Amino acid sequence: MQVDPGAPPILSNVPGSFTWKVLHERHPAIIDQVAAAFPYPPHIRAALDRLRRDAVSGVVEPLPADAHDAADWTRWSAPYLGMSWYDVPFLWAENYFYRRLLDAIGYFRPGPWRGLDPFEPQKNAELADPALDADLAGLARIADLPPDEQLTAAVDAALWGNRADLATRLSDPEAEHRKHASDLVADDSAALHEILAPGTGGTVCLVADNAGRELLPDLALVDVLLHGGRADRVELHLKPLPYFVSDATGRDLLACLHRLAAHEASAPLAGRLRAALGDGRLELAVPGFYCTPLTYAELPGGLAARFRAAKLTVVKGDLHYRRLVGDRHWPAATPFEAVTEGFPGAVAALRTLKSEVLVGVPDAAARDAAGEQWRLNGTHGLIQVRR
Ligand SMILES: O=P(O)(O)OC[C@H]1O[C@](O)(CO)[C@@H](O)[C@@H]1O
Repeated sequence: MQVDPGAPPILSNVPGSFTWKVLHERHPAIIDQVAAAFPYPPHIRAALDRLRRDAVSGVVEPLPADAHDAADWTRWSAPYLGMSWYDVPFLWAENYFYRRLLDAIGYFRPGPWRGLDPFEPQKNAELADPALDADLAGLARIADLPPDEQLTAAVDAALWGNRADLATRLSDPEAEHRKHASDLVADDSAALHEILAPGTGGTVCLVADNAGRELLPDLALVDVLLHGGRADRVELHLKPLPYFVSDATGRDLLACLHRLAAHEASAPLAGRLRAALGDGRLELAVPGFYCTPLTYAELPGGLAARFRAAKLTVVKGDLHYRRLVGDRHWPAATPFEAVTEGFPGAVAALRTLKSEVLVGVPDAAARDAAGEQWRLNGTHGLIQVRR
């Protein structure tokens, strides 16, 4: 099938649409949550008020000229300056919002608020939830399964861990409790198992998405990869900045290790992961690319080389999927292989569906007959692989 290079980018300018609501309702709610969580001084509160106004009805403006990344954002903003946030690509507008938020709270400026994760209270609350103990015990049991079942169980946990991130829960509190569909809308797990067969070694890049409930199963997956010789080395890619509310940073990784270690059942898993970090079989990376408005078609050379050197890159979550396939109105039957052709090396996507973009699902129209929520509410997932 020929890929239509002209598939239009997803925008947010249809009032009432999903993307419009993210900009118009979710972003202001995120600002309110951040403002309520910290005793910020007047100048930060004023900056947050201004951002709330801009997020609802503003136009794209340059970042402050003294921002450390002003030159990059000047380049990325050039096509959109002066345009409504709703008329620029949705992917771009969201990234711009989170960058502006960090600016508003003084994340990069010298002073007492520098480097403070605005989403830390929610992340901490999620990890402190005693209900998580049952999940940890379940993750710990994966290592006791027969070897051929371990990968299936770990991939399943890592996939569905993506279902209810903290940003989604803000506007959809039910997302956490809704049962997920037992079928996947695309399932290339046979190819995944082949690439990750025991004893095949090599490097796997695991591009993580959210902290807490998602990163914990991702760590169980790392353990399965290393323990069964499915990989000699895993690079775990995290965000360099707090972004998209629950995106996992290095600090979140440490918090997850701590949580695993504190529970009797999962303490051995924490021990194995710490050992792997200590001897270099597990390496952490925080490429700046993950906090830009760019797609994987615009990968910087260094990161592309890392992916090329790996036998497989596993990309987690909805946002990475949008960066990977391009956040466009593709016909859903467009082959995954076609839109990921330019990716350097083999790539697998583990994603629950929380936004409109979708490829590699020829029966999407039939599913749409029952309404389109399945594309948005995290109940459906996919495993797609391109070798
Ligand atoms: O955490 P994930 O799986 O990347 O999902 C985040 C998703 O939430 C949104 O920000 C809003 O729904 C999407 O645009 C984004 O793709």
